Formats: sequence, structure tokens, C-alpha cells
Amino acid sequence: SNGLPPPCSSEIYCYGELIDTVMKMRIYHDSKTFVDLRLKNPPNETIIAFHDFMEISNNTPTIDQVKVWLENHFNPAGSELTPYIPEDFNEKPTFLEGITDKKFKKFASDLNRIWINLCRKIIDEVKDHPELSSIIYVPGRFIIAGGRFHEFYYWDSYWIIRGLLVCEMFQTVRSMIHNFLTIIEQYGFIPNGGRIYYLARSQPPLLSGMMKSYIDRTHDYEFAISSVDLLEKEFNYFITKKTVIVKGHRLARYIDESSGPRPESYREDSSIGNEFDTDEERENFYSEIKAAGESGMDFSSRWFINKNGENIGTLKDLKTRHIIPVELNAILYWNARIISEIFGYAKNTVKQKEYEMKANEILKAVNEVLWNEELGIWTDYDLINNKSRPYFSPTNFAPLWTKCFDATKSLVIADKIVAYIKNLRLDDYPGGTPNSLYSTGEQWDWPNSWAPMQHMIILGLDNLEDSRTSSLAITWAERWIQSNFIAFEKTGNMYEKYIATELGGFGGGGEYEVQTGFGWSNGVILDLLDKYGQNVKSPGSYASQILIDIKLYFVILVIKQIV
Ligand SMILES: OC[C@H]1O[C@H](O[C@H]2O[C@H](CO)[C@@H](O)[C@H](O)[C@H]2O)[C@H](O)[C@@H](O)[C@@H]1O
Repeated sequence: SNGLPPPCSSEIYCYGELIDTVMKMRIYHDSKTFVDLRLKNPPNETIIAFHDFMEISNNTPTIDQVKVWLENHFNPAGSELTPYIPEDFNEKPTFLEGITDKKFKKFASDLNRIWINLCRKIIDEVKDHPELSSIIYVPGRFIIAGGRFHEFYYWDSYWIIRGLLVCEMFQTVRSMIHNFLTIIEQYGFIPNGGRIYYLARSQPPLLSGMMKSYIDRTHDYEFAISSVDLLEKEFNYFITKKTVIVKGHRLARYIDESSGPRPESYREDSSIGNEFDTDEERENFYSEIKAAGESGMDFSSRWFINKNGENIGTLKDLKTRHIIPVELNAILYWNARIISEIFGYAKNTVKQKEYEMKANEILKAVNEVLWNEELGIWTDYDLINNKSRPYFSPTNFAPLWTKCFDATKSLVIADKIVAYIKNLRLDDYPGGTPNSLYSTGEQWDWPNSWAPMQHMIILGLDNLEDSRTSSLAITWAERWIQSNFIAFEKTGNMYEKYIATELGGFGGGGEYEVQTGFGWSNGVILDLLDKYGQNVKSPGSYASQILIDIKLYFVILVIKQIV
């Protein structure tokens, strides 16, 4: 062990003989199923019952015997959640009127309706008996990610909230933000997702971004003012727990604080873990894989550092804790800016200035350590080899998205960004920007393309306020909407991830099957249609427009001849 506690203190859900046996015997196709089951009896009684069961079966029960035992002692996965029809659901939100393309208007209306399928509440019994389940109790309704992810996910919620706001579901958004605030109050930070097995790591800290999106739409400044202390608490958690000094600057990286495999992927992690010779190497691997979980990009060559200091390798080469990621620092900059803005509303000028200074410090650090002059964009930094990592990742654009750049240099930055896009031929992909240029079979690598990353790039390009990048932003928004639309028309589903090399194809790879639903994909489309609804057209409509134009031309010709 690395001297750290397991991911949570539950001997059912995070460590111990029961989880070890169930996972090793491959009782469930998806490891996550077991840790999402709900206990019928108190944990200690269940543990004793399991010891007895193992003893009676000479420690060699059959798979069927274990299955029966589990059925007798657990309720199904997800049974602590109940579907909920949000009171603020609106069949016809106003933004639909701004979408000129009829097919896209219908698409947006269909996606709006999906919020009802994805809305959940936690049943009251969980509040009285939290020990019977791995779910983290929150008082209000929320939107789940979708598919196998039937709880909230931290960073997913940012893009979900963007879509909810467009659909005028302001109370649902307030409830989701309030839930997160209660979690910060209790734990000091927001875990990766709404389960206790996620309690030793977070995800990219986007709660302040959610609050900013909410107040920009609703002007509910009172809510922001009353929450600012908790936003500050979360910011301090990241600064104190996740930062290191690089070239004289304080910068953050992803890091987990536990020992052992990820409970939700116990089997997968243990089987790779067993390939290491020593306990120390094994624990280091577990830490790196959980840190990658914190990044939200689980998994990607982005976190590989092999012996030559390159990103070529396998999960055994994960070195997440030794890489300074661009987006995490760009997001922390944004947090400091938003917190400063809210202190401004509260007329607390001392705090307002304090956070302005903190933001400026991060801005300086990001631009001095992560700006890659040769490539003309920001890139991650390798702490082992003390060098910049020159690899493409959509997150290289993150400082544009959070405005973590010197606006007086916009033109120079735009020149470089346009050249970078051209050099890497990023405009050539029909199905969105890929997540990396390397194919490893991991889900956050080539050729998969992900909704949050498209949103980050598109809004980032737009923030440069340059005609070239703004026009690219519209083109890429249209491409992304078209691709999701085609897949939706073909299959009736919205996907967790798509594929960059195909217009209308969905993604794959990684440790579980591609999921449908899907919160952040829906949120991104809705937000893009709200912004670009008057500029984008559905596939085929350009061809039909040309046909209409040709017909019109001949009609005019005929009329002219008659006249
Ligand atoms: O169960 C494996 C991993 O699943 C989650 O990650 C993926 O889904 C999340 C929900 O949509 C998303 O936030 C994340 O970016 C995806 O990679 C979970 O977050 C991981 O921690 C977990 O190990």
C-alpha cells in the first residue's frame, strides 16, 4: 500500500473480501454493476453473512452460488434513484424560434424532451440510511450522464447545465448547483461522480463555471453571493491539494488520494496491477489511473510518458500525476475570475481584488510555462523530463475558452492558432475534432471525438473575436450538429462520444461499451443551436437550396422571355 486509505471507508463498496471475490469471479459483465447495488441489510451484517457463506462453501463457491447470495443480499443497481419529472420542463422554450433550419428545430425540440428521461431524485430512505448504498445523498433533482452512469458526474454537469439553461429549466439548474454546494459543505470538494467510491478524486472544477452560466441567464446574484464562500472553498482545495511549483510558478495537476484499484473498475485495474513486480509499482499504477479518472479523460495517450519521454505506450505508462494539464489551470484561472466577480456583486472589494490577483498569477503561469511558442498554442508540461509535451489535444485550446490569455495579443494569437489548425489539418475531419492524433484503443484517443471538447474549442475560437477563427467556429459548430443529427436520425440515440473520421458515426474503445442518453452531448448541441441557430443548416439543405436556386433561375428566364 502507498500508506493512503482505500477510495472510501466502506468494506462493501471500496475494499475487502466481498468486492474482491465478486470482481475476480467476473459475476457481472460490467464491474460498475456490483458497486452500484443497494444493500438489503446493514453493511456489518452483510459482511458477517458473506464470511459465513464463504466458510460453508470452503472458500470456493460456484459462480451461480455467489449470484444467488448476491440476489439475497442486494437490491438492483440504481434502485436508490427515482425518475423525476422536472416542474420547470418547458415543451417550447423560446430559443427554438431562433433556429431557422426546420430539421434542426425539430432536433432541438427532441433533445429538450430527453431531459425528462435523464432527470432523477434520490429516494428519501437514502437520507436516513446512507450506509445501505454507494450513492452520495443530495437533496434536489439532477440530470444524470446517461447509460451506465445513473448518478451525477461533476464535469458532465457543466455541459448539461448549458443545455438546461437554453431550455429555460432554471430551477433544475439551481437544484443541481445547490446539490454540489451541499457536497462541498460536507466533503470540502466535489467528487468525480455521485458515489462514495469516487470520494478520493474530483474532476475538472467547473462549478464556478456553472454558477457563472446560471447568473448570466437568470441574474440571480443573491444565490451566487450566498454561495461564494463554498466556491472559494473548492478553489482552495485545488490550490492546496493539487499544485506544484514549476519554473517558479504554481500550477495544478490531477492527483488522487487513495490506495488500491478503482472500485468501479476493480477487475480491469487489478488485472493490469498484477503485471507489476512490486507493491510500490502496483500502487503507483493505481494512483496514476485514478488521477486520469480525475481528469475526466480516462483514458488517453495524453497521460502516457514512456522511458523516452514520449506519449507512445499503454496504460502501464500512465504518468498523469507528472503532467501539468492546460485545461485544469485555465479552468482554475476562470474560477478565480468568477469568484472575484461574485465578490464584486457582494461589494467585498478586498476579496474581489484578492481573487483578481490570484487570477492574474495563474494567467502568468499558464502563459509562461504552458504556451508553446514553436507550435503556437498551449501544451501540457512533463514534470519528469522537464519539457513541454508537443502533442495535440483539444484541451490545448482551453485558455481561449476560459479567456486565460492576454486579450491585447488576440491578433498574434489568432495568427498562430489558425496556422496550428492548418498544420495539423484539424479542419479536415468530418465528424468533429478528434481527441488526439494517436490510436491506442482508449476512448479518449483518436478517432473519438467528444462533445465537451468541441464546445471548448468552438467557444474558444469565438472568444478570439477574429473573423477567421469566428468563421471556423461556425463551420465546426455546424459540422458537429450535423454529425450528431445524422446519428440521431439513423439510430434514435444521442451518444456519449462520436467519431471524427465519419459524419454521423459514434465512438468506441475503452473499457465499456459506448453509452447512449446522453447528458453532455445533448447539452452541447442545445447550446450551439442557441448560439448559431440562425447560421447553421442541416445536411442536404445546401443541395436542396442549390436546386431551388437553379429552378428559380429558369423560372426567371422563362418569365423574361414571355415578357
Ligand atoms: O467507469 C469508468 C469510468 O467512467 C467514468 O468516466 C467516463 O464517464 C463519465 C461520465 O460521462 C465522464 O465524466 C468521463 O469523462 C468518462 O471518461 C468516470 O468518470 C470514471 O471515473 C470511471 O473510472
